[in-house]
Amino acid sequence: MIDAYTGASVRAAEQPLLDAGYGDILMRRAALGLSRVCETHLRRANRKGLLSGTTAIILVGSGNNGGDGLWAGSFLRRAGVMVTAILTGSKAHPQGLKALRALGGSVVRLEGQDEASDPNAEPDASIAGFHTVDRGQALSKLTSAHLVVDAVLGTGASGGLRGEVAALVQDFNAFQRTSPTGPRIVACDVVSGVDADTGEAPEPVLKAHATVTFGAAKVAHVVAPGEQVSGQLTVIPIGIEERLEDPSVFRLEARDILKAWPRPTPTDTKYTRGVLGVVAGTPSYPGAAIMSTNAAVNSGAGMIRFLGDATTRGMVLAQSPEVVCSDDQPWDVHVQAWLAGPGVADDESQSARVQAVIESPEPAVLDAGALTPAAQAVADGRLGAQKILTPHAGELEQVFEWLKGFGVTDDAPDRDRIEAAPVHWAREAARLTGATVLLKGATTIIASPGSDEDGVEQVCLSIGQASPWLATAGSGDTLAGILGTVVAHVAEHPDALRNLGAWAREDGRWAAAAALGAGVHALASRVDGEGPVPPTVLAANVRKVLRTTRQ
Ligand SMILES: NC(=O)C1=CN([C@@H]2O[C@H](COP(=O)(O)OP(=O)(O)OC[C@H]3O[C@@H](n4cnc5c(N)ncnc54)[C@H](O)[C@@H]3O)[C@@H](O)[C@H]2O)[C@@H](O)CC1
Ligand SMILES: [K+]
Repeated sequence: MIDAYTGASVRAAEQPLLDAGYGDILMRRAALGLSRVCETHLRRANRKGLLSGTTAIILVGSGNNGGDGLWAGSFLRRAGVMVTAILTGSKAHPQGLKALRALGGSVVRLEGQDEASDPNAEPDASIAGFHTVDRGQALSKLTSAHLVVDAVLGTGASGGLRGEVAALVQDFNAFQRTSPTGPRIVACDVVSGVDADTGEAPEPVLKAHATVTFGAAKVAHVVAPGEQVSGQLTVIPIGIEERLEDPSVFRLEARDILKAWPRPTPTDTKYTRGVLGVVAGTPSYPGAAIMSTNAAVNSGAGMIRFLGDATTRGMVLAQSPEVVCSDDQPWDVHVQAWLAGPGVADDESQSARVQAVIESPEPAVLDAGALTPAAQAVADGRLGAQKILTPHAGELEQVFEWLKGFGVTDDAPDRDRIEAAPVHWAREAARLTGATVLLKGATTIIASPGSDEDGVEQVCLSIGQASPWLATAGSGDTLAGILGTVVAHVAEHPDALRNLGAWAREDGRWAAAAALGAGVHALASRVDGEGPVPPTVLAANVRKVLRTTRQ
């Protein structure tokens, strides 16, 4: 599990050490870790694996992130690397600058540099004497280097890259598109311009092969879109780790997911494992019912009860004879949890069942056709953490529109805004609806509602590494079936996931269950390597993921 923090939490952990005068030591520890990762990349760039003869450019901003870069440059110099720092702000970290120069590193200033918003800012006296390079010259330094260290902005950034350095990055990215064999890019702490707390990545950014961060992962490293530009993450301990409190986002990794996935014990029966009720599909869209029930069967549900019309029931049974099918109403059957909504559209009887599930006290995964009625139900009160909404960004836009219509919020973001800051909007949607929200995307974000009134903290989780081949019709129905299975189990065994952490009890257990479901879905997408995973294959892969992995 990766615990990811906001910049403010990391700063709070650092503060006592800074107050005690250990700032320089922290920075040098950070820079040493950064230089070690850079060395690994540089050795790969040299056929003989040597560092001498390799070249590194450090893009340096005016704050401590630039200081880390300068110190790392000095360590690389000591190891024989030819290092040039390009200063992009109107000042530079004095000790870092001194250290790099003392070891023979070159330093130049980017012409037209603009400190923050002032393009005419005069360079600080300490750097005014350095030779300047224009953007074209800087670009040719970057493109001919073996390695570029991005140390322009870190956790102290406000907004994205601006001015001349933004234009330089834009030019570099254009060059990369035509010549993909450019230098390795290593980001210092965070990719410059990416918001460490939300993962927002305003263009342009220098997409990194690797990011080296200090003390702890930041939220931007585990949520889209920041994660997608960060490359491989290394966390360097700098001595603040014991002081960190309250991670903002938990990233569950394969090991955590497989260890926590609930497994039956010898005394379990099909009922104690959790009975899942499914309201999905209609005569016009029967596929969703087939795929979601098939996924639940392959995820190991104790028992599945499917409610629907005769045609769809016949198809469900043909695919999965294990499923108990009827045309009952939700209030007539006893289940531990519901899955409602896949493939439900323009059908009165199935829509009525969906509505009954939303109004029932039982836990429920509310997907696709259940999302709009769920959003409408918020007008009558909060849904409850045991209701799990599973929108993608487009569906969440619709949910927000309903919430705005009911006066629950003034701000209804569109799809683009949601995709730019999914962790923010998933949290917001959970807070406003009172439900657990699983937002699908490049990384899947799961947020519990929390409650300021009752002093319940909001839990936020992230799941990554799903194959892009999952972007195919029916993959959401498969996810829904997996989610329903684990939610039914947790409904019967409230403490089943407690080993994940104290946060996985009470309301947080629904977020934990949803994260496990999304995690198994992601693992199933890659179990046989990278390639097409149609839903039937995906469902069968779930069984492989759960069966072949040792505890
Ligand atoms: N505080 C500490 O003890 C440690 C901090 N560390 C480093 O310090 C970094 C944070 O340093 P800072 O707080 O100095 O902040 P940054 O170095 O991230 O940036 C702050 C500077 O950039 C300017 N700036 C902000 N937004 C800008 C924008 N959009 N365009 C242009 N200029 C902009 C500000 O005016 C300020 O001069 C971390 O990311 C990490 O790399 C590490 O050395 C570890 C120890
Ligand atoms: K950076």
